[in-house]
Amino acid sequence: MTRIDGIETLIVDVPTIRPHVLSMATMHRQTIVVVRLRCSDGVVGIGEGTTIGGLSYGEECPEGIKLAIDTYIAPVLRTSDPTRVAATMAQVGRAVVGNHFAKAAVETALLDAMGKRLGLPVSELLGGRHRDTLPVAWTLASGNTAKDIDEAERMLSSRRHNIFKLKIGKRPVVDDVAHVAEIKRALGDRASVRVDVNQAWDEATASRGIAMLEDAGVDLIEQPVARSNRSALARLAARFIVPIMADESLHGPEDAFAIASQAAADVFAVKIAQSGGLQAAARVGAIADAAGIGLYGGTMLEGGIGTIASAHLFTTFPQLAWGTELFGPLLLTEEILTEPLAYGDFSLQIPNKPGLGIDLDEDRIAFFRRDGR
Ligand SMILES: O=C(O)C[C@H]1C=CC(=O)O1
Ligand SMILES: [Mn+2]
Repeated sequence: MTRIDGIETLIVDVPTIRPHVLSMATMHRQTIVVVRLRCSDGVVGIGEGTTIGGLSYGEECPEGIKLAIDTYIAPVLRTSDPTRVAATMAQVGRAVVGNHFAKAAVETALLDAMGKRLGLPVSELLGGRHRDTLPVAWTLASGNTAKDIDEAERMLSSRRHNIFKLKIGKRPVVDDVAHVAEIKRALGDRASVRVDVNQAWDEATASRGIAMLEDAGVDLIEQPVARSNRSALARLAARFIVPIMADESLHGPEDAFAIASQAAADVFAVKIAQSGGLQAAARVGAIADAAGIGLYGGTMLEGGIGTIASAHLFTTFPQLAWGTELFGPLLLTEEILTEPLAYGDFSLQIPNKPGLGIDLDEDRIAFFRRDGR
């Protein structure tokens, strides 16, 4: 039987190109947990566990992801057969409750290894791709309207992005709406403008805010109210024409089914980590399809590993009406891959090589790893 001989996790801190202002946190760096699995057949798989703003976005943080893998998942992996990815993840699931980000990082490494072993891209292990490129949105979140417009103009003229997501919810609703409306006015029909409230509003504020954002020409409203308030999401989705997208409300197939049953969203932001892994995220996509809910490829602002893993999955979605936001590596000052991901023409190119199709720059990793080894 093939075994996993080496399980390594390391925390890497990389600065962001500018402050990234969200309703719950302002990021100055991103912290990536890199997972490396060495198998007895000589194959090495890599994965990534990354979240936003320590513990301010969700229940998992980088230090906790590392601890969950080192202390609780690694012993399970040491008894498992890495050539049986689904069975191995089921074994992990029986031993560890929750901890979706840690599980997604490990499953990514298993799939990378399996793809390399079989000579197939991860997208093919997940059912096969429908496309080789994905549209990629950019998030304007400098905290300043003029700077955001400048940034959007640069993205448009370099043909890197023409879909923009604006982070709001931190300031009074009228100020946020004025900020969004000014950006939409400046960009006009040249770009799609969307907002992410990151749960910051109560239902009454959301009703007021969304009505004004609809008038301003916003195309999509992401997670306007608290994650647990599915009934409010459902009422907002019924009330407004502008589509409502679920993000933080969506932590895997069970949430997807509940939201679809309640008609609580028009669009799902699918995230591999929040879903509990690539296979779980694929099931979220399938539920959306069955329910006639649109799909959007979400991000936790992962580095190159998590970003390309997400991309492999998103290429397998038959419909991806709202594109993706897989720009994570572009928000970082440093490249941790030997070859950067290929962005251009408003999209991301997905490698056709075995596994994830990427390699880590070991010198950069050694330089940025937190323990300085
Ligand atoms: O969607 C989120 O809530 C998280 C994230 C995705 C893009 C971005 O700027 O932040
Ligand atoms: Mn979001």
